[in-house]
Amino acid sequence: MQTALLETRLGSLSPTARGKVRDIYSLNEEELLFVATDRISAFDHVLGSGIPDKGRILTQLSLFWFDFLKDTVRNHVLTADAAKFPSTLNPYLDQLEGRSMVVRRAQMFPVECVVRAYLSGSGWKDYQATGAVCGIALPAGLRESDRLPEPIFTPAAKINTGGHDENISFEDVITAVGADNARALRRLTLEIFEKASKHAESRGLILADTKFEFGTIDGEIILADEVLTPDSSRYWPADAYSPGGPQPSFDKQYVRDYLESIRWNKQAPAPSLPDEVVARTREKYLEAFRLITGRTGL
Ligand SMILES: CCOC(=O)Cn1cc(-c2ncnc(N)c2C#N)cn1
Repeated sequence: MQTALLETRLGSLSPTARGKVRDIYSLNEEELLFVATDRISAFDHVLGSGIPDKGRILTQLSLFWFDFLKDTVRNHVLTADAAKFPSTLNPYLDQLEGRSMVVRRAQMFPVECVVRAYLSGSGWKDYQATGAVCGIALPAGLRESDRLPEPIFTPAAKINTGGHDENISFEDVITAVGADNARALRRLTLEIFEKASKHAESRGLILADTKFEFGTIDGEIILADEVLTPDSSRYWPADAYSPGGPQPSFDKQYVRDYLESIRWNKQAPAPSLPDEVVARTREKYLEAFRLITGRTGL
């Protein structure tokens, strides 16, 4: 079993932002280094084992989608070619190759731009409690994982503590970023989702929901962060779709089943995973990459 890269060690460079599975380093005034590790989180906990190549696979998926969407929205990527990285990173290219990109520093909007075409996760919880999601009333009688009449923009406030983001209303987005930006973020989010979900559907995948992060560079709204990866999206195998309950996660179902099989107490330290679960999960990430991009190799 290959070894998973759980964190990068870049000498004197220390991360300016560390997410559950990704780290951001400040290179200079204009540029950031965006690194995807092989860490995997489940039930909001980073697990004791990594998935070899996960970071590389998800980085290549984001790059595929940035290119797929380039006629719809500009993005923050400067280069993902390690040969073009600043020479100060030369000693670390073995850790960075294929799993990192140099991006333009943007003024990020403090809004997680979530879009949902199916009722799942926090959307399902909010619907059960109020009959609405982010203030958007939905038809009565919907079941968990039901397809919605149309995709809805269901933003969330960024909670930096790494906990659950809090669903907010469109009015809250207007308060946070102004009416023009709020409308632009909603329009872009829905437009990008429409194109991406059609592509996913053509590849046998349901894109149930996803989260985008936008910023501005020189006053223009750009798409940033990771894009349409299994970490930022719910992908379901279309041929197994069965509304009325939770759907199998395309990539994390083996992990979830294992954690449930050992009755993991979520207050306890996150367990490591058996080699078999790691290997099968790695295969699922590779399968998602092959299906979405149509490419066989990374
Ligand atoms: C460690 C994980 O970081 C995040 O999840 C979200 N995040 C994005 C930025 C950012 N900040 C300026 N410019 C950018 N281009 C980006 C991007 N992407 C900061 N945190």
